Order: sequence, then C-alpha cells, then structure tokens
Amino acid sequence: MIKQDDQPELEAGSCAFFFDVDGTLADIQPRPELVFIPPRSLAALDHLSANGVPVAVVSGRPISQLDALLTPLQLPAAGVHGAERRTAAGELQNLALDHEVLDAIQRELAQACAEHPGLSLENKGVAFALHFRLAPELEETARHVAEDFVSRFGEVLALQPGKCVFELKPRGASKGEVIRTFMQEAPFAGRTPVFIGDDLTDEAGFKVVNELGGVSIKVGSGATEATQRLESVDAVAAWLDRLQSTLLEPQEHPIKSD
Ligand SMILES: O=P(O)(O)OC[C@H]1O[C@H](O[C@H]2O[C@H](CO)[C@@H](O)[C@H](O)[C@H]2O)[C@H](O)[C@@H](O)[C@@H]1O
Repeated sequence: MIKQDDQPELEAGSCAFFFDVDGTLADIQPRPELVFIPPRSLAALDHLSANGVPVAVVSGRPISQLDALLTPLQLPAAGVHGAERRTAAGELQNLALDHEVLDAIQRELAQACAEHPGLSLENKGVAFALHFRLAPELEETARHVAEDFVSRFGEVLALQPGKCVFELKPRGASKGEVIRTFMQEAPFAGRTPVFIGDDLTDEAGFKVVNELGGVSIKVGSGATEATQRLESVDAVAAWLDRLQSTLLEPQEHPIKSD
C-alpha cells in the first residue's frame, strides 16, 4: 500500500508533464472503447495547461483517440507509442512508414486472428494490437501470432507486449525518444521532465526521463525503471489535485470537475 504522504513532491511550475493514458489517467476496462478519463483529472490537466505548465499525453493509442478521450482539451500528444506526434505548436510529425506493406500486414493479420475467435485485433492503421483480455486462454496464441509477424516483417514492425495485449508497433516508435524530442522544444525545454505511466511501453519513457534528470513515476506494482510510484489511477487523480495547488496565482480554468 502506498500512503498519501508518499506521493511524489513536485512544484508544477518548474516541470513539464508527460502522461500515459490507459492504466494511468484512465482505469483499464474490458475493451479499449469503454475507457474514459475521470472529469476530475481532465479538469486538473486543463488547469495545469491553462496556467502555462507544459502537459502532453504519450500513449499507445492514436492521437485521434486521445483527442476524443480528452475532449474538449487538445494537448500536445504522442500516439502509437511515439510513431505519431503533435507538437505544442500543433504541427503533426509522423514516422515515415510504408503504408502498402502495413495494409498487406493488416490483411494477413485479420486472417490469422479470424482463426481464433476471442482474440480481438485492434487496427490502428500503422500498428496492430492483439487483445486477449476477454479470452485469457489465448495469451500464448496471441504471443505466437505476434512473434510470427515480427519475425517475418521485422524491418517494419517491433513487438510491444502490454497488459493483456501483444502489440505490433512501427519499428523505431519509442515513448522515450518522443519524450526526448518534446524536451528539445518550447515550452518543454529547460524544465524538469516528469513521466507517469503503468505498462511495459512506458519503461522506455522512464529510462529517458531518468537520463534527463527528471522524475519517473510508475503507476501500480511490478518491476520498473521508474524511481517513484503511485498506487492506482485514483492515486494519480489525487496527486494531480495536489499538483494544481503548487501553482502560484493560478488562473481560473474552463473545465470544472464534478
Ligand atoms: O500507452 P497507453 O495509453 O497505456 O495505451 C496502451 C494501450 O492501451 C489500450 O489497451 C489497453 O487498455 C484497454 C482498455 O483499458 C484494455 O482493454 C487492454 O487490455 C489494454 O491492453 C489500447 O487498446 C491500445 O491501443 C494501447 O496501445
């Protein structure tokens, strides 16, 4: 049990924040489309950002889904584990990928997954997630299919295991490298990077943030490179509340929590 007193102590005004989404801002749900970010956390993100604190989301989800989850906020964002990026200035920068090959992979994967009802294929256009949360007995099948595709399309895809999922992400996509890129630009540059995440894909982010002298926070249990921990998504929400109170002369924020 992590006590309230052990919450990471930070002054928001000198930091730049990077948030993972599933398992960090939002509780894990049986299916990806059921996920939501609690209004209290949305309000806190809005408050920080409206007060000049750089806040970005860094997720395995595409940016289009992140925008929908964060509505009405539109934050700087990295999607698909870093394959997509929207800068603070609103510019979109994506990894250069061979879409013909990805389309062919998608067709083959759909066929392979169709042989295993219960295995759910999430097609993100440039990445694919093989979910087995609703059919845990298919974990080894999902691993086998994912490993087979990575061995055949290793120039394009890399394996990214996660919570009840094996993902095929674009080779070169890394949450760590995308955080490093954000940290070279305004308004992030010169601040202490803070990255909060819960899953294996977040470990690359923790590594880079540690290297940059920042603060890495793992949500939940399990081995990690992160140096601090929060117990749960609820604990993240409570910590966000406290972070807001460290701001000097805060401005009113448009989103109200309920
Ligand atoms: O980097 P994240 O923001 O943590 O996104 C990682 C993946 O999250 C989603 O899958 C996970 O969350 C689902 C909803 O809670 C859950 O049902 C699933 O078992 C988890 O693996 C999302 O579907 C993926 O696209 C993201 O890459």
